[in-house]
Amino acid sequence: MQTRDRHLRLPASAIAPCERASSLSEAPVSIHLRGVGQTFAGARTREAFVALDAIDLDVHRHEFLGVIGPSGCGKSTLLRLIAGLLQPTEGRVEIFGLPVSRPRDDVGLVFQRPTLLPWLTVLDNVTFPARHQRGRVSSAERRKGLDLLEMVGLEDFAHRRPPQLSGGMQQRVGIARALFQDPDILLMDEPFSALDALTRDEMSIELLRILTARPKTVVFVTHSIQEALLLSDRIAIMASRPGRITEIKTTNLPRPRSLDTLTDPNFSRMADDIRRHVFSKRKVTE
Ligand SMILES: Nc1ncnc2c1ncn2[C@@H]1O[C@H](COP(=O)(O)OP(=O)(O)OP(=O)(O)O)[C@@H](O)[C@H]1O
Repeated sequence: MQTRDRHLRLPASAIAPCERASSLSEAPVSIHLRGVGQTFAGARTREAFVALDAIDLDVHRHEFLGVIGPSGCGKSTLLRLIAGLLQPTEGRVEIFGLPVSRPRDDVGLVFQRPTLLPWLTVLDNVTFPARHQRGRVSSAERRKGLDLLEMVGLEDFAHRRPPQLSGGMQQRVGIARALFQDPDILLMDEPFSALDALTRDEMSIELLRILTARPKTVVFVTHSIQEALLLSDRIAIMASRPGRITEIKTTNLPRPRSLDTLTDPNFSRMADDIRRHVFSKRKVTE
């Protein structure tokens, strides 16, 4: 409990019950994929490999969509397509109604490892997007960077360098950096998977708090059913060969969520249901 509270930076009043779940399907669509396919040319055999096939997906404004599925089913590829790091070989990917042809400033990315610059301070890493774009960081931007560090519980570490921080702390810096430009959309690719189990739970709760203060549309790739259920409004379940979405489940767990949510009887029911679904698809395809 103590460990968790250490990072509580939002007043209790900010953690109001979240009403978005009921109205999500009526919210405007932020991310829109239709008939999306991704085929890679094989490196050695030159044989084409269909990594993703016929993906249809709408993610609504301020929705938290978890993406889960076996290794190699195309979860990261899906995220890279939405991020504009990759162009689909079939179909279309749109953000706010516009085709995605390159990475956008209003889309933040968080990866498994935060790729911080080890020679810069924590604060300089968080404000790096400003320096990268304009070659300088204004005092207002430094203030904003410090506010974000406070939000993720790292205000006392602003002038340290990344190698002096634990893995969980570095990931917090990565999240603060992704939030620096206040993106509308946050794409997260197994952001907590390199962390130990306790830190991982702690980070999930922290992410929920951050999103309560600064709502975002989130696509969150994970291998953890527990993590997906704790965080998501809906969970897209994927299968491989070819990579595809086989089902999208709505998580009807009340918000605000906390570690107590893990003991909700509905939680274990839904976890079993998702596990069964993932497992049945694996048996068919392997
Ligand atoms: N640039 C590429 N060239 C060729 N094949 C690729 C490329 N990128 C991904 N792949 C292949 O596409 C498939 C899907 O990869 P992807 O990384 O998206 O899966 P994933 O579901 O994220 O896997 P994991 O859970 O293990 O991270 C894999 O078989 C991978 O080898």
